[in-house]
Formats: sequence, C-alpha cells, structure tokens
Amino acid sequence: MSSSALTRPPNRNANHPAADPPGVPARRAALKLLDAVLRQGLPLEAALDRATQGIERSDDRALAHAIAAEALRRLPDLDALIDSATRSRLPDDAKARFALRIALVQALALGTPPHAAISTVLPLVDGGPRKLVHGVFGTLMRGGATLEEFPTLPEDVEARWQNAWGEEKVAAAERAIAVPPPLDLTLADPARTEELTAEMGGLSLLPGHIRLAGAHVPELPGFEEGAWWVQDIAASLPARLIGKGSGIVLDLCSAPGGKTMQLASAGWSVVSVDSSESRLARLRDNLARTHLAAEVIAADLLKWSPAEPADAVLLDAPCSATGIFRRHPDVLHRVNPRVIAEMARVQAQLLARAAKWVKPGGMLVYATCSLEKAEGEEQLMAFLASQPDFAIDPVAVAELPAGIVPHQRGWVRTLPGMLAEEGGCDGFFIARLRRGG
Ligand SMILES: C[S@@+](CC[C@H](N)C(=O)[O-])C[C@H]1O[C@@H](n2cnc3c(N)ncnc32)[C@H](O)[C@@H]1O
Repeated sequence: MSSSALTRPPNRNANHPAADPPGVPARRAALKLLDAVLRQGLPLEAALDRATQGIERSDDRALAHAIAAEALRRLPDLDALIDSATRSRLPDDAKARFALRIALVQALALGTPPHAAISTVLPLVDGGPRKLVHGVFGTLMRGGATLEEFPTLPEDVEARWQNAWGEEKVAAAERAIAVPPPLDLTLADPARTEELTAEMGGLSLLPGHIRLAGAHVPELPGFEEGAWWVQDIAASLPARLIGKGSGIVLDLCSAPGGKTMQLASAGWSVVSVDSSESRLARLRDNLARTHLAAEVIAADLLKWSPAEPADAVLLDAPCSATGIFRRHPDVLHRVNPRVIAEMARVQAQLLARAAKWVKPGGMLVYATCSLEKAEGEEQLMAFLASQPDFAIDPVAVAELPAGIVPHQRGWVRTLPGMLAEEGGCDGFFIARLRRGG
C-alpha cells in the first residue's frame, strides 16, 4: 500500500472533503508518524512537523507524538495482541494494523477510555477495514487484554543486544523503556550544585549534575539566566573526561551544543564544528542563553580542516543512536545492521581525520550514543591498530558517578541497568586517548 493511501484523510465527496471530528486529527497525525518511522525509516522527531501540519493546538501535537512514541515502545506486544485476535495475520503494513496499534496503545498504556480510543481511530479507516478494526478492538477489550509491564524489544534488537551484552542487559533495557526517563541538567557552574539541587528538589549524581523526575524546563529556576542545560548524565561524561583547561579544544559534531557548553564553562577556547545549520542555530541559541562563548563553524568534517592542531579534540560522532532508545524509541525499529555498518564507516573516516588535528601530547575523546560495539569497542580497536602514536588514557573510577565503572582497559561503556535505582542513563561508548609527545 502506498504511504499516502495509509495516511490520507477520508474524502467522501470530492467537492466537500470530510472534516475530521474532534480528537481525530491527533490520531491521524499519530498514524502518519508511525508510517514515517516504520515504512519510511525516518526518525520520529524528524517526521513531527510534517505529520502535524495543520494541527494548531500544541496539546494535539504533543498527543500525536505521545501516542506514536508509546506505540513504538510497545510495538511487538501490540502486534502480538492483534495477531491473537485475527484469523489470518494482517500484513505489517496493513492500515488496519496501524489503526489498531493506535487504538490499543491508548486504551492499554495511555489511560484513554476504550470508547474514546476506538471512536477517534475508526475515522482513520473510513471506507476501508472499519468493521475489522472495530471487531478486533472489541474482542481484545472484552477479553481483558493487557500489556506486559515491561515492553518486549523487537526480535532483531533483542538478538543483537543479547549477543553483545547478555540477557540481563536486554531485560534491563526492557525495564528502562517502561518508564519515562528522568530529566538531567548540567550546570554551567558546578559550585552551584548543592544550592540548585535543593531549590529544584532534585538529586545530584556528580558535581554539576542535577536529576529531576521531570518538569517543564523553561519554568525551572535558573533557565532564564542560563545556569544549566538539559543533558543526560551519560552524555555529559565525554566532556567531563576532558576536564578543565585553557587551551584550544575542537568540539567536532557539536550541535546542539551540550558538550560545547561544558567545555566553554570548563575554561577551554572552543572551536565548535557541525555540518547541520538547523542544529547549529540551536547551538547558537544555547550559547546565547548560557552566556558562554565558542567559535562556531558550519562545515562538513569530511572536508574541513583546522588551521592548526589543538590541545584536545572531542569527536561526538554521528551514530545509530541506539543508546538513546528510551527517549527515541524509533531507533528500535529503524536501525538495522546496514545502518550500523554505514555509521561505523563514517565514524572511522571522522576519527582518522580528528586524530590528525591533535597536538603531540594532546587528548582525543571519541564518543557515540550507541549500544552497538561496531560503533564503540570495535571502532576503538581498529583505530588503535592503525594509529600507533595514540594510546588509551584510562578513565579512573573517581571520574564517573557511583554505579558506572570504567572497563578494565580504560574506556567507558554505559549500558541499560546502570544507575537503575536513580532512573538509569543513556547508552554511550567513550574512549579517552592520548597522542604520544
Ligand atoms: C551526536 S550528534 C552531536 C551532539 C552534540 N555533540 C552535543 O553534545 O550536543 C552528531 C552530530 O554530528 C553532526 N554531523 C554528522 N555528520 C557530520 C559531518 N560530516 N560533518 C560535521 N558534522 C556532522 C550532526 O549534524 C549532529 O549534530
């Protein structure tokens, strides 16, 4: 079925297109979002503007996003329920399956009363499998259908992570997607940690870090004055491992700027390079809000070179982003071995270029928010094999929050299940390297 056939609104009369009843536009947008991720392979966030075009209320846009994100978190379980109630299996791309996923996730995970969940979804299948959708939904509701407390990962992801990290980490990942991740803040001035933690009623796992259960960001104390920015604790580790300094640091693949702000506030003269103009616009806004300075350069790092080598280089490379599956569940469905191999190929190119820009005796930090060894451990091994003048500068236990320990060879690998009692952390790989002097 074509993508437009799946998401097109009903048009009962060519001269008078049917208007959607209240509540339906948000569900139609949720359907478009699922279609964008599952059939077109787009990131959920990238599809949002287009899918919600014409929806004026921000609540409705947020609802569409919440429905789609929760459906992506729970897709294998929703599909298992649908399959249990249909005589012949609906194709993966059947409009009825998409509509049922949206109705069921609302009724079973988002607290929408079943009659509202189905009545706002049926118009999406007008002129199509309306009866089937109504029938399957009714059968499941009457049968007392429920979803597992912990969502099941898609089979291929489960197999890949089980192979890489073992069963326990797969179970931890499933527990991690069942609950909303906490909100982590990085402070511009770590000396204010105690004061701001107390004021916000949060928890601090490291100097300069505050964790909150969730909040409306612009209303938190210190937002207007730029005292902090949102950044998962694992994402804050690469720049923390560079530490304080007064020389030049190249922040490569820098936008929207979490690490640029950390490095600038740690005293470095930061040269911040990224190829995405739209992400750099956010980086500039972030610098303006936090009153921090950096030289910002829009360039493709596969072509650009600095005028001279730097004291430290941070490469936060583009990656599959499977480590941020809690916040971006679309990665569970979009990322496959081909995507991972392509990202690893680009990372190797970027890493080889970044290495040339490190002064003798200087530092290189390589990071990815991926749970794939090809983008982390294996990338590092290949780099070390081809760059004999670089060696791992081992990370010490004291540099990390309690609950995250460096690998015995000195790099950092954060995994599902770490900091679980405190609300978990994103999956990252970080290696700190030193160039021989
Ligand atoms: C993981 S994100 C960076 C996050 C950022 N370091 C932070 O802390 O806010 C990866 C970035 O790589 C950038 N990127 C991807 N390919 C690039 C290239 N060839 N040259 C420059 N930047 C690139 C993307 O635009 C994206 O902003």
